[in-house]
Amino acid sequence: MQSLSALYDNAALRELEKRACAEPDIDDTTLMRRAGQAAWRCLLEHWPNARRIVVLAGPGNNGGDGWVLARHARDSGLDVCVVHPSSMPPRTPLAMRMAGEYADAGGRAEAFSGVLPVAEVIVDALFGIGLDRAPEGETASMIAAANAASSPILALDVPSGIDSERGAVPGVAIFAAHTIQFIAAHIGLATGAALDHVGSRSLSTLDAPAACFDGFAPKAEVAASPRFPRRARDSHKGRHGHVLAIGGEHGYGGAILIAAESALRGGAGLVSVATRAEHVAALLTRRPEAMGHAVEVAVDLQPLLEHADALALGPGLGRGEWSHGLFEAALASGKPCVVDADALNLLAAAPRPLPGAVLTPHPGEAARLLGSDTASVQRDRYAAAEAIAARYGGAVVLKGAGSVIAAPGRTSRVLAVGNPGMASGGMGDALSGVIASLLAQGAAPFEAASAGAWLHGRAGDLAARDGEAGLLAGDLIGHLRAAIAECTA
Ligand SMILES: NC(=O)C1=CN([C@@H]2O[C@H](COP(=O)(O)OP(=O)(O)OC[C@H]3O[C@@H](n4cnc5c(N)ncnc54)[C@H](O)[C@@H]3O)[C@@H](O)[C@H]2O)[C@@H](O)CC1
Ligand SMILES: [K+]
Repeated sequence: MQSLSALYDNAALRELEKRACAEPDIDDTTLMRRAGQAAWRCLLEHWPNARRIVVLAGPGNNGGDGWVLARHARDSGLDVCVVHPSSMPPRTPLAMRMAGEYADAGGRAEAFSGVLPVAEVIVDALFGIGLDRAPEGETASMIAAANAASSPILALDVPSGIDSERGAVPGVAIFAAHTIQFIAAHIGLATGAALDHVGSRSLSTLDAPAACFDGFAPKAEVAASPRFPRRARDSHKGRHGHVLAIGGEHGYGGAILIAAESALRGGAGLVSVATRAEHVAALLTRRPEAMGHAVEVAVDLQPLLEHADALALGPGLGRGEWSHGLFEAALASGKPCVVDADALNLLAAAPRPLPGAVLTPHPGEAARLLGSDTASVQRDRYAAAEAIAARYGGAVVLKGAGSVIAAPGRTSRVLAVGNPGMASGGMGDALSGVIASLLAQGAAPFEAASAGAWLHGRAGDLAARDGEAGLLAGDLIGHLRAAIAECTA
């Protein structure tokens, strides 16, 4: 059974459509009729009292779906107007046929004249998976007019203007209240800039037979909540792993304190911190459960490394001589390791394969790891995360709205938890801590990355019940225990 969690790219969607059409009793007309009808039902479900609707119909088959919906709405007695770009009448045979049927039934349609008729709901059927460039001219004006109207927008398949494969918004795009996707969920609607445009989401499979999906692995999956076993009654701290957090250059003590506290709340049995001497007292005052060690030269790190099960390397580490020495000593230990913040910048400057590591870049750090730029990373977040995983060999969490988790040979995952309140200093340090905690408890890098990122997002959502703006990393850490408890059998 298809769900919103299995995400497909456009080539897969077109192949799935072809396979469905090869089945007896299904052809492309049937599928389009089903799409338009499913969209009509969706509109009724969300806006049962709407009397006037406007359908924006583009030149391709996305427009075709819109013409079918318009026909249903009209047959049900609603006041319907289809608006199409004056320079782009229906172009595909299917869209032309559906527009013809609507006209034959006496439906009202007009070319866009600069303003949209008043409506309680606007249906967006301008562009779907066939969008191949940023909308401009008349279609850009139609999108702007729809967004400026106070009515909610129902997007068919994809909010027009969204790159349905990558999550990027190359120009102007529809802000939908709801998006109904057809056949299977689109990979590009789950991450990045697209998230502000899709609204709530649903999926209609158009009754494509399950056999069509045979041998078709999704391109990515929405990360599921992790499952943790209940702790044994005779458990002791030695069984739950020892994290060593390394960082906190002069003037940057807060980051490493946050990472250490998060590692403790992530369930690690023991947490040690290797940092500059001046931060040790602050750490012990705030979190006496952690063990603080003043490390002024890299050689002092060796005994601490020997006792650690996993490392959180990078929060507040800096990029100077001290930082460099600790970075090299930590990686040379070969311990499972979260590489974050300044450690990512040091890694970008001296790349090497790190198969046992979890890299947690934000888009700017990802760009440095790839020798590219932030805009290119954000244009295709899946490709960027997968390229980092391929280059460095470990698991990767590319942070940002819809964090992407990738590793060589694994189907990428994308987070559906988390919120914009988490855009504040220290959140990344908290993520490092919780992932390191799971590594220390024995999770493999990809599972630690996925489960840790999920717990971090879920704890952020629990904390955001009191509001998003002003949400601090410390607030999130305070909810990690509850998030873990929810996932414990
Ligand atoms: N693939 C499927 O499984 C199904 C697809 N259906 C619908 O068909 C859609 C795909 O149809 P199409 O392939 O015809 O593609 P679209 O209808 O998404 O758009 C393609 C048309 O728009 C033009 N175009 C693209 N970007 C433009 C831009 N920025 N400015 C101006 N013109 C632009 C293209 O040249 C082409 O003429 C889906 O999104 C869905 O709504 C459904 O009817 C049924 C099942
Ligand atoms: K659309």
